[in-house]
Amino acid sequence: MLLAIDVGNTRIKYAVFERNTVLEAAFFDKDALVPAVEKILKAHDGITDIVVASVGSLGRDAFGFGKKLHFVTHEDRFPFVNKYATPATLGIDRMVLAAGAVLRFPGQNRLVIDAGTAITYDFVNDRNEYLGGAIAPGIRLRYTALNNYTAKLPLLERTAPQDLIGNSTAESIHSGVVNGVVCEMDGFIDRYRERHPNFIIILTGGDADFLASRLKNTIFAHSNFLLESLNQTFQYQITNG
Ligand SMILES: Nc1ncnc2c1ncn2[C@@H]1O[C@H](COP(=O)(O)OP(=O)(O)O)[C@@H](O)[C@H]1O
Ligand SMILES: CC(C)(COP(=O)(O)O)[C@@H](O)C(=O)NCCC(=O)O
Ligand SMILES: [K+]
Repeated sequence: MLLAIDVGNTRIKYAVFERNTVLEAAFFDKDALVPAVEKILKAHDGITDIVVASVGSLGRDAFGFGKKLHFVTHEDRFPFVNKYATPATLGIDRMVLAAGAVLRFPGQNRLVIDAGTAITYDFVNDRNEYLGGAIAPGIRLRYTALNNYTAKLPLLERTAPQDLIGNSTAESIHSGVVNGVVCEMDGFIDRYRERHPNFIIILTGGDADFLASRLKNTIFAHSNFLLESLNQTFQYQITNG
């Protein structure tokens, strides 16, 4: 039994796996790491291994819980050829997402979009070459930036805009942030399709469920895709050493 932990820049997400079955999945804040993991280990005493993908500030030494620890690093084996020009700076989360896309959807072009703190786009072609993608501000980051860098704009929470044309300050912000992300995402997908006519799209991250129904393009929405990919990558590393 495996505890998979995804440390992002906003939240820590986890899932307990028995092979490919999710026994439990949730999220917690970074400062709640120790009590949260201890509670999970108490609830599932069959957990033998902990696998961690971390882009946040937490390093390997934050995960000493007396279980076998697999802290994913750039030195691990991945099921793709990394064509990134700066492989050592590529986010571990993006590498795990690309690995999951290869293992879960073999033999085709894949675009993974992770709508979290940042919105990341990762493209792996049908020859399992990781080409890279894009990094854009996430939804919450856009609301925060508008409030932080202007004199008068309020800090608002993620809300569905009532209309394309915002008829108030709040509605203008909601339309600018939410419709902006939706148009950007659909625009990116249309541009990728000009270059690669056939590819599948996997949308994940904390804002995936909110965004999925707003996109005109057909996508696979998997809110826990990074955790599932962590589990698949862990199994891949065990079998391929
Ligand atoms: N309870 C919540 N706490 C924080 N962010 C949330 C919450 N519910 C939804 N979100 C959205 O999820 C995003 C964070 O998603 P997540 O994938 O967890 O980020 P990361 O992996 O970068 O930590 C935020 O942009 C926010 O809009
Ligand atoms: C872009 C990211 C901050 C996304 O992290 P997240 O939104 O999941 O918190 C992370 O993938 C990262 O730190 N990347 C390093 C730079 C790169 O991927 O090229
Ligand atoms: K992300």
